[in-house]
Amino acid sequence: MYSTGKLRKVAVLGAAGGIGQPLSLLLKSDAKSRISDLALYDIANMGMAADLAHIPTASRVKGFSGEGELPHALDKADVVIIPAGVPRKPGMTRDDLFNINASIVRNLVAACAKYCPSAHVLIISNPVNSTVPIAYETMKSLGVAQPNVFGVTTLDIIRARTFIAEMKGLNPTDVTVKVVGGHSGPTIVPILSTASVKFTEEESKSLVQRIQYGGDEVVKAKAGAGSATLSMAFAAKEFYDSFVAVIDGVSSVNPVAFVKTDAFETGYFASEVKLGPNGSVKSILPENLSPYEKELLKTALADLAKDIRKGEEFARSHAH
Ligand SMILES: NC(=O)c1ccc[n+]([C@@H]2O[C@H](COP(=O)([O-])OP(=O)(O)OC[C@H]3O[C@@H](n4cnc5c(N)ncnc54)[C@H](O)[C@@H]3O)[C@@H](O)[C@H]2O)c1
Ligand SMILES: O=C(O)C[C@H](O)C(=O)O
Repeated sequence: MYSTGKLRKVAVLGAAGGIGQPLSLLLKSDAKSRISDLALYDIANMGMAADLAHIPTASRVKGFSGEGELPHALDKADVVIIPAGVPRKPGMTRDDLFNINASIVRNLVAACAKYCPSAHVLIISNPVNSTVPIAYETMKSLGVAQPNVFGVTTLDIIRARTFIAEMKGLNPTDVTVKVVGGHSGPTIVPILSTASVKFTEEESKSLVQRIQYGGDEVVKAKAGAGSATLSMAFAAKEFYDSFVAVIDGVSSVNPVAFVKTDAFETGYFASEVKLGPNGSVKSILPENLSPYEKELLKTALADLAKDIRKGEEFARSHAH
């Protein structure tokens, strides 16, 4: 992490949860993270804020509990990170979380539209393929001309790096690879041709399967106690760092996020994003795909379209 650039207020909504706690720890403990204020919000008890506040880094930590305190948590926030919502249990799909998490995300982003309309809003809550359209459309309906909404899909990339390294006996920190599309099963499209190593057809198929269903490995292992939290917190911090580094002009490495884009007929897509002036976001599409990757992409787009429409329709029918 670099040590120049703007000081920011960061709000974490759902901070007392499985992801929220380690993510808050990572944000607080990084002395170079350029965070002036860390506002930690949850509907649950926020005693963890007092705990984190004893860590000797410069950022001020404050806990906010219950809806009445949400406006204070969001006031003057530059970045809002949202891991609020229920996680999966074995046998569930991410879409099974829609009924509960859609309303949670809609209400939280509606508050963002009111109290910090120009903040960058990073959505972790599942199903990301639907919660991001819900967030974007809700903010738009509340008069935010250009909602800065980014779905965090970094976990798929860090898994791909880890699984490739495991297969090929490499150090995962040396592995880079693109993963595009969305964030559930077949909508996750690993572009293995962008990795620094080559794979047989059989290796590619097994890696793609493992990356697409990596979340299920953790849900199964936790046996009803939730889904990925620690690797997700790591992924969110990695995304946050790369994202603010670009905004501050100290990095030209485009972060990958699931965003509103005209580049695909689905209207939303996860790929590298180029962040332009005045909050504009341009998706950079993967090029030179292999026939297998083209096939994966085609399947992904069909599934994505359904998840996205579902989110958009929810936002429209529940407009504030
Ligand atoms: N994008 C990804 O790659 C990714 C990865 C892992 C998990 N997730 C998703 O992240 C979400 C959270 O997972 P978790 O393991 O942290 O769950 P968790 O149940 O441990 O924590 C969720 C927290 O959200 C809080 N919460 C619920 N409703 C709220 C509201 N209206 N306002 C504020 N806070 C509220 C809860 O009190 C709880 O503290 C789930 O939807 C999960 O599927 C996404
Ligand atoms: O699998 C889940 O439900 C959580 C998350 O989306 C993941 O990929 O680990």
